[in-house]
Amino acid sequence: MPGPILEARGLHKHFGHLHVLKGVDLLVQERELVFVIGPSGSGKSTLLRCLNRLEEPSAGSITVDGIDLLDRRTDINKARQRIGMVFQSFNLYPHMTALGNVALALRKVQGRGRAEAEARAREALDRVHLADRAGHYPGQLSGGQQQRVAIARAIALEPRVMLFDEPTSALDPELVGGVLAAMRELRESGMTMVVVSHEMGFARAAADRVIFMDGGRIVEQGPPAAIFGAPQEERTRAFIGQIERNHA
Ligand SMILES: Nc1ncnc2c1ncn2[C@@H]1O[C@H](COP(=O)(O)OP(=O)(O)OP(=O)(O)O)[C@@H](O)[C@H]1O
Repeated sequence: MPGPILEARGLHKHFGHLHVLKGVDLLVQERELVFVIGPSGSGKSTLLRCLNRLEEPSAGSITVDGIDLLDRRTDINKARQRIGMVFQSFNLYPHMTALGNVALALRKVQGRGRAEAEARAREALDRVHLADRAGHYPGQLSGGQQQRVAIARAIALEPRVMLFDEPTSALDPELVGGVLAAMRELRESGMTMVVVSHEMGFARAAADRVIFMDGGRIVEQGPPAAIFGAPQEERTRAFIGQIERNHA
């Protein structure tokens, strides 16, 4: 049985007087896909951002692949290479091709030479089925394709875990499927993933575990069938009920 690849314990985050994370424990096993749901403002994004130290947790511990992320002696830039992140906005350089964007990450972050960076970038683009778009600029790609380039940029660095923060929220509905398919394939290739998203269909179909957060705490967690089909906590029931009414 593979062990936890990511282990966060007792995470708290304050923004001034605002107490956003109130003691979150999250263990993610290797190859697991954990899907985080919860109302707006419940702390989902903040949790993800703490997990790769885009935000500094106020208290708690985080280890990724055995590395203590909060230890002052840890080289955070090196540690971050083990954690890929995909955001709602794709953040591609508009003046660089898809290949250039992915290769740049390999050159800057990993110090690879141009030829090797480009070869690896091509492989990563191929994994999201964009090998034939390598020479296109972001402006020549759809939003869904741009997001897949962003995914390629992250996986090219060979992370041990990938964090997705609402990866399809900025996309037109017809483009969502392609990005979710790329995520699904990534999951099938054995990637460990933590996903914050409103795509409940994806959660039902692809998640190993669904976590419901409210008010900065994990209220309930379990397999998708249990969380969506038979939630135990009143707050989870109310949230799931609301989503279902919205989609009715
Ligand atoms: N940098 C920041 N400075 C101050 N407050 C912040 C900051 N980032 C987040 N917050 C606050 O923390 C709370 C939780 O925000 P967060 O984005 O984590 O929630 P969320 O569950 O991801 O919500 P949503 O689904 O709307 O994205 C909110 O009240 C938000 O305003």
